[in-house]
Amino acid sequence: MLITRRLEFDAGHRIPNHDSQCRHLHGHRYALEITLSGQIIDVEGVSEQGMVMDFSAVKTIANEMLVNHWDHAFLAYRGDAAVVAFLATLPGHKTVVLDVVPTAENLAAEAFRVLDKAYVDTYGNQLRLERVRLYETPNNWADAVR
Ligand SMILES: Nc1nc2c(c(=O)[nH]1)N=C([C@H](O)[C@H](O)COP(=O)(O)OP(=O)(O)OP(=O)(O)O)CN2
Ligand SMILES: [Zn+2]
Repeated sequence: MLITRRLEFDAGHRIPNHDSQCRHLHGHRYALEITLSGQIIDVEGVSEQGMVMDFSAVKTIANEMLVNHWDHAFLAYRGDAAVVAFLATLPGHKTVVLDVVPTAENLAAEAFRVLDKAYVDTYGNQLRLERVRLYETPNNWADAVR
């Protein structure tokens, strides 16, 4: 069985070497779809009976591990020295410095890497992360899969 939880967040980025307007500082309303696989929990009387994982627990973990860190942050490539240096001059600015260019593909891969450690099987139902889909715009997305 597969279940998917969608979350949305806002973040800034730029793709410094891209041959288009994407090289300018700008932002997106990103959407993250987290797909988990597992057996349906059949433990009589527990809160999660009939579920693979409680959707609210999927959200809580995603927020704690990832979304709260990226929401309203500027996602900057470590190699984008001018932007990293500039943002460091803004007191208290929320900047996430990444080792990769913040494309949809790289953000999806990073989200998968972070979240894969976070979803653990507590009911013996083989719970595991299967896919992270990261929408940069409603028309453009990337899938990181196992
Ligand atoms: N494979 C990828 N291609 C592009 C990425 C990416 O992450 N992976 N990112 C960008 C830019 O970040 C850009 O912001 C994308 O948004 P937008 O300019 O709105 O994209 P489109 O022009 O394709 O959107 P429309 O739906 O046509 O308005 C560029 N490419
Ligand atoms: Zn963009």
